[in-house]
Amino acid sequence: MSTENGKPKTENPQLISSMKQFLSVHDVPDLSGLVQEALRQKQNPFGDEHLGHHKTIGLLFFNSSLRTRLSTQKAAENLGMKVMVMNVTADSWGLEFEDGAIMNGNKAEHVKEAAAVIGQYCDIIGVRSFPTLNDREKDYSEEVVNQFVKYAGRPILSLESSTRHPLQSLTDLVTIEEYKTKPRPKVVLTWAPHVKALPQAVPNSFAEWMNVADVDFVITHPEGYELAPQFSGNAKVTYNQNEAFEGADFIYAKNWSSYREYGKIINSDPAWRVTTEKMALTNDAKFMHCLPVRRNVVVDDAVLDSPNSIVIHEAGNRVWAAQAVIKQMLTAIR
Ligand SMILES: NCCC[C@H](NC(=O)CCC(=O)O)C(=O)O
Ligand SMILES: NC(=O)OP(=O)(O)O
Repeated sequence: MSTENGKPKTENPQLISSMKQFLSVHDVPDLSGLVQEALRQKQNPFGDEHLGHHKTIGLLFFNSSLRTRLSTQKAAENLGMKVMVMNVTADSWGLEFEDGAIMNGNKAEHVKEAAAVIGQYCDIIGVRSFPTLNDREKDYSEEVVNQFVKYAGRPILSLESSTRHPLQSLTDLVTIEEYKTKPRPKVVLTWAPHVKALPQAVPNSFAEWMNVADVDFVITHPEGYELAPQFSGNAKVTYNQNEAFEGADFIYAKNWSSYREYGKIINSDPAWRVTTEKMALTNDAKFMHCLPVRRNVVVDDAVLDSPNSIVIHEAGNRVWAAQAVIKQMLTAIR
């Protein structure tokens, strides 16, 4: 834990570091301090209501959302902010992101103007933008979010970008903190089958956060589903799902498409589904998933409906994670 004036930052809420943006774990100056802040917000949801007085957050969605949209709005309102939500793809003009584009197609407005204008109305801007899953270089350059950073002139909050979902990962860490029964629990990220090609953002981000948290972290997936090395880092990786499940305290299931054969489904073996039999190999593990989840494709009803499933509690924690992050962003612009 980092210190300020020789004291742990978590001892005094006033000493929690502010954040100018929240795009990844690298923006967090004090990880355990942020987790404790989320737990404090949960205990006292309206204690910082004054912080957001006369401040506006804009939440921009280029893709669908249930949890992120509602929990981030609630979090901002708990902090006294005004909230503007826009489903950009459906409700605004088609946006051009390419520099120097001759805009004679169907895109009516360049992000240079759109982001700058939104910056005139908002003090903090949240952006959700999924990857193309066609162009790896473009997706991993985080073109959309980075152009908002460049042109909005306001702090940017990731609501899930092409390669990361940091509000989800913070929530997951807070949830593990609440449920762990030992100082260093075994946390397993397991790939599971799916009918659609999905982004790597959730597993990338989860790995990035678990690699810096105090947990014994293991990733299991079929061959060819290796995450980008900058995200898997030093995590233990195994192709043997049963071996990974042995002694696990938390099972975090998620499908993702291949990074190597970019955006492709290269395995749909139902044997990777999370079942009661596999959960029996664990140390009575809690089952986690970011949601939405495809029942009986990713995980069996029997697991999702069991007392060991904490997915609803996990989704509830999205509010407190967002509240901790927005609080620290507000602190930075006061
Ligand atoms: N925000 C949480 C996950 C969002 C997205 N899931 C999805 O698109 C599921 C769609 C489906 O099941 O049809 C993902 O995996 O990144
Ligand atoms: N977990 C999550 O981000 O859910 P939504 O996609 O519904 O926001």
